[in-house]
Amino acid sequence: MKISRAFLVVVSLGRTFYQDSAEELRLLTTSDGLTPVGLMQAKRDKPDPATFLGSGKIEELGDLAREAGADIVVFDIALSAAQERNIERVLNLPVLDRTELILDIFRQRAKSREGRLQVELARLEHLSTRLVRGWTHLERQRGGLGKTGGPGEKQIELDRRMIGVRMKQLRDQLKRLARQRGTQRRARSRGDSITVSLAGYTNAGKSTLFNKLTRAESYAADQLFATLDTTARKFWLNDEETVVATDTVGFIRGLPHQLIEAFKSTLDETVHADLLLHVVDASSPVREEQIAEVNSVLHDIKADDVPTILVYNKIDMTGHAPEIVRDNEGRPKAVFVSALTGAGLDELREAVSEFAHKWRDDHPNLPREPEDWEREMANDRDDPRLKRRSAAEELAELESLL
Ligand SMILES: Nc1nc2c(ncn2[C@@H]2O[C@H](COP(=O)(O)OP(=O)(O)OP(=O)(O)O)[C@@H](O)[C@H]2O)c(=O)[nH]1
Ligand SMILES: [Mg+2]
Repeated sequence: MKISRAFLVVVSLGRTFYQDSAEELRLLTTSDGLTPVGLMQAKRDKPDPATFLGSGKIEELGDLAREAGADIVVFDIALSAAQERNIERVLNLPVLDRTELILDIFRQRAKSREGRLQVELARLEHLSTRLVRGWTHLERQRGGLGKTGGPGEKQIELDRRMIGVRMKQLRDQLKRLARQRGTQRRARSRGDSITVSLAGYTNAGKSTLFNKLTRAESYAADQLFATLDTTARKFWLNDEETVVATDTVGFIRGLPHQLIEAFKSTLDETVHADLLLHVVDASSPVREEQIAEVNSVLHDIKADDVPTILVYNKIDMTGHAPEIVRDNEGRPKAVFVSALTGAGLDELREAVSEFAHKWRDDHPNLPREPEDWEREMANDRDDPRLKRRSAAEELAELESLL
C-alpha cells in the first residue's frame, strides 16, 4: 500500500505561543512527500501516558482521519514507543511522530556519504529505543513513504546487539570523515580569508542567500531541510577581498537530539567559523521564537560565542528598507536584506568586510596557503560511493550482521 495522504495532529501542551505549528507541520509533511488531507488541533495540560491524547480525542481523531481518507496520521510531537503503538491500535492507521517525520525527511535529503551515515546513525539510535516493534515500523516507513518500495510487511526481529554493532561501525566511519573535515578546515583557516557560516531556522533562505553571494548552485526550495550537506564557496566582498562561506543544514524547533548528535561533524562547520550569519525569515510571524530556537541549538553545539550578525531576510515581503544596524560600539549586529531581489546584499558585504578587517587586525601575519581544500570538497561531492542504497540492500547488510 502506498502511503501518501496524511492527517495532521497539532497538540499544544500547556503552551500556546507557537502559533504557526500547523503551518510548519504542513510544510514538514509535504517536505516528506506526503499530502496533508486534514488537521486536528488539541490542547492538553499533561500527556496521557498511554495514548498522549485522551481516549475521546483519539476516537474523534480516528473518525476525522477516516473521513478525510487518510492512510497515515502525523503527530507534531514526540511520542513514546508505547503511545505510538497504542494510538496505531485504536486508529488502525500507521502513526508518524515529529521525530520520525524529521528523520524521514533527512533520510530522503541526505546525498553525501557523510550525510547518509549521519542519518543512518540517527535512525538506528531512534530505532534502538523502539526495538519492541522490530522492523515492521521501519519497513512501513521505507516501503510506504520512501520512493524505493521496500519489502513491506516483512517481519525481522533485530536485537539490540546487532544495531549496536552497526552503530559502532557508523561512528567509526564518521570519526574518520570528521578528521578529514578538520584537515580541510585547518587548510582553509591558514588562508587569509575568514570563514563565514550561514546558520538559521529551516526555510529562512540560507541557500538562496548563499547562491546570491557566491553564485553557487546550492539547492534552495520551499521545503524544510532542503539542504543537508555542507557546501563551501568563496564569495567576493569587494574587488580585493574574499571570504569562504558555508551553507549548512537548517535548525528547527525540537530538532531530534539523535540528529544533533549524529550531525555533529556537519554542525562543527558552524562552531569553527570566524563569523556566523544567522539568517532569519523576517516575514515570519514567529521569527522571534525561531531566533530563540536557533540560539538554543547554537548553545547546545557550543557555538554561542562565535561572533554573529543577524541577517533579516525576505524584506521584499515586509517592506523594511535595506539597512545595517550597529551596536553601541559601531559594530554591525544586524542587516536587512532580500536574497530574492538582492536588496541589502551590498550592505551585507560591507558588514562582513568590516568584520573581516577587524578580524585581520586581531590576527596579523597569517600565511597564505593554496586552497586545495576546495578541490577536495568537490571530489567528495562527486564520490561514486555516494550512490543511494535501496531499503533491500540496507536490510541485507543488517541481516548479514546477524
Ligand atoms: N520572498 C522571499 N522569499 C525568499 C527569500 N529568500 C528565500 N526565499 C524563499 O524561501 C524558501 C526557502 O529558501 P532556502 O534558501 O531553501 O532556505 P534555507 O534556509 O536554505 O532552507 P533549508 O535548507 O531547508 O534549511 C524558498 O522558497 C525561497 O525561494 C527572500 O528574500 N524573499
Ligand atoms: Mg538550504
